[in-house]
Amino acid sequence: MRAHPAGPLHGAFAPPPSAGMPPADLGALDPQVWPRSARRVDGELHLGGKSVTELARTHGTPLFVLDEDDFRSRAADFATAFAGADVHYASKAFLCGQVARWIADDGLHLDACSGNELAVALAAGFPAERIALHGNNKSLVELQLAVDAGIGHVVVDSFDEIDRLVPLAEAKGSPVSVLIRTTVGIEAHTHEFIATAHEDQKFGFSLATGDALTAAVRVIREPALHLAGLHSHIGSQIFDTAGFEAAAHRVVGLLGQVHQATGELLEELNLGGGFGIAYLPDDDPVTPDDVARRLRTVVAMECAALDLPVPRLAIEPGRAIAGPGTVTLYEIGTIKPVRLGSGGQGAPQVRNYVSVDGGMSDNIRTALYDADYTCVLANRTSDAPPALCRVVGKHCESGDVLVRDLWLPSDVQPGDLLAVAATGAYCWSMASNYNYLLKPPVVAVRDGAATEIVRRQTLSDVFALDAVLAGRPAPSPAIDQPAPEHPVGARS
Ligand SMILES: Cc1ncc(COP(=O)(O)O)c(C=O)c1O
Ligand SMILES: N[C@@H](CCCC[NH3+])C(=O)O
Repeated sequence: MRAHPAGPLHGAFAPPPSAGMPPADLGALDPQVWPRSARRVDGELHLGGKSVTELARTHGTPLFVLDEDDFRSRAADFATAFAGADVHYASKAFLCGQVARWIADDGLHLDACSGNELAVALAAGFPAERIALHGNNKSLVELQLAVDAGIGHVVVDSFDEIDRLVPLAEAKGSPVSVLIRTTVGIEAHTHEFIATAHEDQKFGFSLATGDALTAAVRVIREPALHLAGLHSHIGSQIFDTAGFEAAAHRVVGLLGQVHQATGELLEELNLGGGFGIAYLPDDDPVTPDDVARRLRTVVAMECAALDLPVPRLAIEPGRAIAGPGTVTLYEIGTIKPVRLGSGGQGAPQVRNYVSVDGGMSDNIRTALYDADYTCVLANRTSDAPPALCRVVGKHCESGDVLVRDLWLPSDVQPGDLLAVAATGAYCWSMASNYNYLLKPPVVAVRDGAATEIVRRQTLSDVFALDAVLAGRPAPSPAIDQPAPEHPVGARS
C-alpha cells in the first residue's frame, strides 16, 4: 500500500476521557450496533451478502446501505411483542415508497407527521385506515388530505386544530376519528431537543393545566368528530422504561377523568415511540418484549384501579425499527494530522482529522444532539496500531463532525471506506443540500442482491428548482453523478 505523505497517523495524542481505550479489535462488528447481516469476509465488511467495495463502486459514496431483513425483522419483533395492539411505524425516522410497502405488507400501521409524509405513504399504496396523522401545526390542506383519504386517526394537538378540522369533517358527512395528544409532564432522560413530554414545549395538550381534559370533552361533544382515544409520546432515544410507565400511569388517569366527566369509555391508548437503540457497543436498549410486558402491566393495573376496561394499546417506534439496520458508507478524501501544541506535557498533541465525502448534510445528529456513532474501516482490516481520529465531513463548518473521537488503524488512507453504523433513523430524513451537496441514495441489500430504493439526488434535480438554472445541464456529468473518486486500488 502507498504510504500517506503525512506518514502513519499519530497515536501519541493524549486521548480525552470520552475516547476511552482503543478496542482490542478495531475492525470488530459488535452485533448490538451493526445490522443483523453485517460480516467481515476476507477482512471486508459485507452487508446483506454484498461487499461494501462493490456497493461503493456501483452506487458511489456517501451511500446509505439498508439491510432489508434487519429492518423488517425489527418491525416483526415489535408486532409479535405487541400482538393485539397496533404498532405504528413512525415514518419520520425514514420513509420512502419501498419502506411504506414493507410496513404495509408486514401488517403494521404508520404514523405520518406532515401532509407530505402522508402523501408519500398514500402514493405508495399504504392503506389509509392504518395511518395516523400527527403535527402541532397541521394546515387546512393537510387536514383536508387526511379527511379525504379516510385515514385511521388525526392526532389533534391544539384547540385551533379542532376548529380547523370540524368543518372538514362536517363536509365529509361521517365522523372523523381523533386522538388527543397529551403532555404528561415527564422529563424524559434524553437530549433536551428530543424530549417531548415536559410542560414547556410545543406538543400536545397539558394534563396538568386541564387542557387535555377540556380538549377531550370538546371533541366528544362535537358530532362531526369521534374521540377514539388518547396519545402520549415522551421523547426519543430513551433507554429507561420508567418514563414510559409513568406516562402510561398519567394518561390512564385522564381516561378515568374523561369517563367521569362524560361517561365515555375511550377505546384506544397510544403510548408513542422513543425506544432507544445502541449507537455504541455499551448502549443497552430495552427489547420490544420488555417494553410490551411493562406497558401492558402498568396499563392493566391502572385501569383496574380506576375500574376501567383496558383500552386497545398502540405504540409508535421509529428509530428502533429503522435505525440499526442501516450503515452509511463514506470514502476518505483527506487526512490531516493537526498539531495542537504540546500543552506543556512534552509529546506534541495531534488531532487526526479524517475527512469524508459527506458530512452534516447526510447526518446532522452529531452536530445537533452531540450524538455518538460507531465507525470502522470497512474495505479492509489492518494490524496497524490505533490512532485517535476525528471523522469530519466536507462542509464549510467547523462543527461538521460525524464521529468526534474514533480509534482507527494508523495506516488509513484516502480512498479507504469508512462505515458508520446505525444511521437508518433521522439521517437521510434530516438530510439537507448545504453547500449544494446532494442527498445520497439508499440501497437495500438482501441475500446478496442490492436494490437502489432511493436514487442519488443529482445536480440537475437541484437546478430544476432554480429560476436561472432550470433546464441547464450540470457543467460536467462527473459532478452530476458522483462515482468514487479514488482508484479502486487505493482501497485494497
Ligand atoms: C409522536 C411521535 N411518535 C413517535 C415518534 C418516534 O420516535 P422514535 O423514533 O424515537 O421511536 C416520535 C418522535 O420522537 C414522535 O414525535
Ligand atoms: N430527530 C431526532 C428524533 C426526533 C424524533 C421526532 N420527535 C433524532 O435524530 O434523534
